[in-house]
Amino acid sequence: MTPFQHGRPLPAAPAHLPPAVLSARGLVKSYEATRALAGLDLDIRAGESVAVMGPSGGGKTTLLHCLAGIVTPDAGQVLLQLDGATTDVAGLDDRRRSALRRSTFGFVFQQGLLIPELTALENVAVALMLLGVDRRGAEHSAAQWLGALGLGGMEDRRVGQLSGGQAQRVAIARAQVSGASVVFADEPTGALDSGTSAEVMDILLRSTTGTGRTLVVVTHDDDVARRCARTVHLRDGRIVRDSLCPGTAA
Ligand SMILES: Nc1ncnc2c1ncn2[C@@H]1O[C@H](COP(=O)(O)OP(=O)(O)OP(=O)(O)O)[C@@H](O)[C@H]1O
Repeated sequence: MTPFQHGRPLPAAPAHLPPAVLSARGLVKSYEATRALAGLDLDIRAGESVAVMGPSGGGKTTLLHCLAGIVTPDAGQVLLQLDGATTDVAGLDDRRRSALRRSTFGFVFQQGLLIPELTALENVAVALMLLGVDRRGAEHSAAQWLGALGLGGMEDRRVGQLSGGQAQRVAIARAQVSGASVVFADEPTGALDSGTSAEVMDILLRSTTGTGRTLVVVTHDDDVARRCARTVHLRDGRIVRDSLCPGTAA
């Protein structure tokens, strides 16, 4: 039985949640002598789930970080189409880029990077409080998300009192509580056993593409990639294969 069957329905995507389209154009990024991205083009459609695969060192995380405005490419553009406006993420100054990251993008990493001193509820609520939502409102929304992801009753647990899969669900809730249009996940199941990994992927997909959001997930796991609608393979900083996975929902 999936946690969703225990959980409450997902909070509806806010009516204003606009579909986002991300386009990378000619992305180049080097770290000293290492060329991580070598002129990469990629279009990601709104509501799509895209797995980014390929050998170690192929540039997957660098691509994710460039798309998300965490890393600035040496050349090229990352165009975000949102609300009828097109923004070059790579061209924004630091302040605007971090505002965009907080409001529009959500992040899930291999280890959830949750704050150990805070409870599950506080870890999720903090994402909204950073956007200026008052504590009460933030905790209300956080509780809704935790309930929807099958964590009702665990709101007051600290991170150390959660299993790996539960902690990843908290991270998934935190990534989306502020209404992210695009969720970036880097090896979100990398630290989990295969059963828990399947559950976490189920939750990640249903809470993102299932509600109109876009998901970009870096993974080495074929099972994770198979669950996504599309897989791009990177090697030496370029896309060497781009394929749709038949039979999957975007
Ligand atoms: N901060 C950094 N400083 C120096 N080199 C870096 C840095 N980040 C990445 N690199 C190098 O850039 C290349 C691409 O790294 P990246 O992490 O994007 O690859 P990856 O495909 O995600 O690899 P993995 O699957 O091992 O996580 C690698 O050769 C890596 O060593």
